Amino acid sequence: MTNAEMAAADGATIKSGAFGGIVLMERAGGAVADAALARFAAAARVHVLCGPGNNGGDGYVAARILAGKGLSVRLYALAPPKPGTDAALAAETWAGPVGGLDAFAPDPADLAIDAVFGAGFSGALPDPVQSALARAVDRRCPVLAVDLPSGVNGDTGQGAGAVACAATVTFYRRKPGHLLYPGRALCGETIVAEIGVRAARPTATFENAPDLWRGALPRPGADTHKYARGAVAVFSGPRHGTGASRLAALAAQRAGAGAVTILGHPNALDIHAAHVTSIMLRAWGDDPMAALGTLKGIGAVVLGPGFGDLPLARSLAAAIVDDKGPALVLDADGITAFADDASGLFDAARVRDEPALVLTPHAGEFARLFPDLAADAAAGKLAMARAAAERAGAVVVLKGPDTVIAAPDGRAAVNANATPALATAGSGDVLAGAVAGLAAQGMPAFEAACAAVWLHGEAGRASGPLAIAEDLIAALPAHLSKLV
Ligand SMILES: NC(=O)C1=CN([C@@H]2O[C@H](COP(=O)(O)OP(=O)(O)OC[C@H]3O[C@@H](n4cnc5c(N)ncnc54)[C@H](OP(=O)(O)O)[C@@H]3O)[C@@H](O)[C@H]2O)[C@@H](O)CC1
Ligand SMILES: [K+]
Repeated sequence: MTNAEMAAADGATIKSGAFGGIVLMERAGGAVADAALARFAAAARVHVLCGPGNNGGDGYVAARILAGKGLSVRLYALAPPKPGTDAALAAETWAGPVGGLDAFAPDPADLAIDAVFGAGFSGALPDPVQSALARAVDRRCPVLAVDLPSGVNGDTGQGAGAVACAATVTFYRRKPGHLLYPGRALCGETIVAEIGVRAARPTATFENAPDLWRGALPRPGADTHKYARGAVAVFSGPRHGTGASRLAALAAQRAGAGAVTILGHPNALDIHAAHVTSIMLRAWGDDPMAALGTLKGIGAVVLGPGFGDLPLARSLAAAIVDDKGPALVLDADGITAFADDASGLFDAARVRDEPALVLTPHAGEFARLFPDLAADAAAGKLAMARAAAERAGAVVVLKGPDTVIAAPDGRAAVNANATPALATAGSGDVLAGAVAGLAAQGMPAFEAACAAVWLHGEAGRASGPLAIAEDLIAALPAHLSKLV
């Protein structure tokens, strides 16, 4: 849930009359105290740093509970809470002294609870807060953050001046900032406490996990045949650039596609022929689009990995999207081909009721295709991918350690299972092939992209830190078959 969605859910819960805001705050502060006791019970002293809002309110509650359990607790406030707020009520229950942030002098054996800013924070971290948090880091005092590490924006994960925490206790649902970098790294272990909030309405933002798309995974009936199980076409690069398309084709197979064909210039196909067996090869002559037309029942096309010829990529992509036929996964050179002007492609893609174009840019490719969106870094990765998806009429997979998958209808998922092992040559080609393999089997583009990104992450985990792209392909089926 975004900050605003969370505030609406809090508001709806309070309005429902079940209990007041102070009860939610007592539960939130109680969950923070529980986490402190579970992880840092041996702390010599607990320093609680409170801000003026409700995040600070949670801090006053946690301080009172921990002091009641016999811990040595000191409390420091940036500013007193505004009168009449739940935080002011919570502050009244704290009987001990309140120091200023400058009095905070932690030791390595202590624990600091950061209750300065949470969901209501935006902008830049004030200096006194930044220097107090930096002191905790300098003095090697672990920090337990309430809701978010102060300075981290809950919607974007951006957090200039925020410090890395040992753990973060958040409430009801994670926020995008818990999953998007640098926020994800700054949170440490994220603990989600159920405090009795009720959702106001369904949200459009998800953590990418099987629950989101498992129901849409292909489950072939007993009477199926190879073309009904998904036919994929992959455009090959030139003779000395065939590897990327081969990886994509193999990944499409391993994602379950029943019939995969590589299309290429005859001298490139000679190279492929020495490598692949169950993948079909189709030579193109003067007209690659005509060669595609001769293939039976193609459900998805991969264009771009190792492709090389940008003008040809441009005309092929435009023709495929215009054709209202198969889904098109546009990656690598297929994206770069549209760096100067993608408006025609997007206009054609938007005509479809269901998105059939999937773009899989990394940050650099994204900036080539959507320079204005990339320039507005403060908007954050989620907002960028959403705006791009809407503009392009495409599912946008904005790749990185926190890949965001966005659909033109506003849905977006943040992926959280990637490992550094995925940062290896050919990894993106595998992902593009897996998306196409699933889409060709009839999975809607958004679900296919989400599933492929997640499976790719699992494959990376299973293959260990030294994985190469071929390992990822080999690891795909085990994770996919567990879910169907
Ligand atoms: N709602 C509920 O029922 C529940 C909410 N819960 C808790 O409430 C938290 C959200 O509380 P919140 O909305 O009060 O926001 P919070 O993070 O305390 O910050 C607001 C304060 O920060 C200030 N401020 C902001 N930016 C600033 C800047 N750059 N530089 C300086 N100041 C800045 C801002 O000032 P203002 O903009 O008003 O001038 C305001 O004073 C949430 O994270 C969770 O912990 C739980 O108890 C469960 C029940
Ligand atoms: K905080």
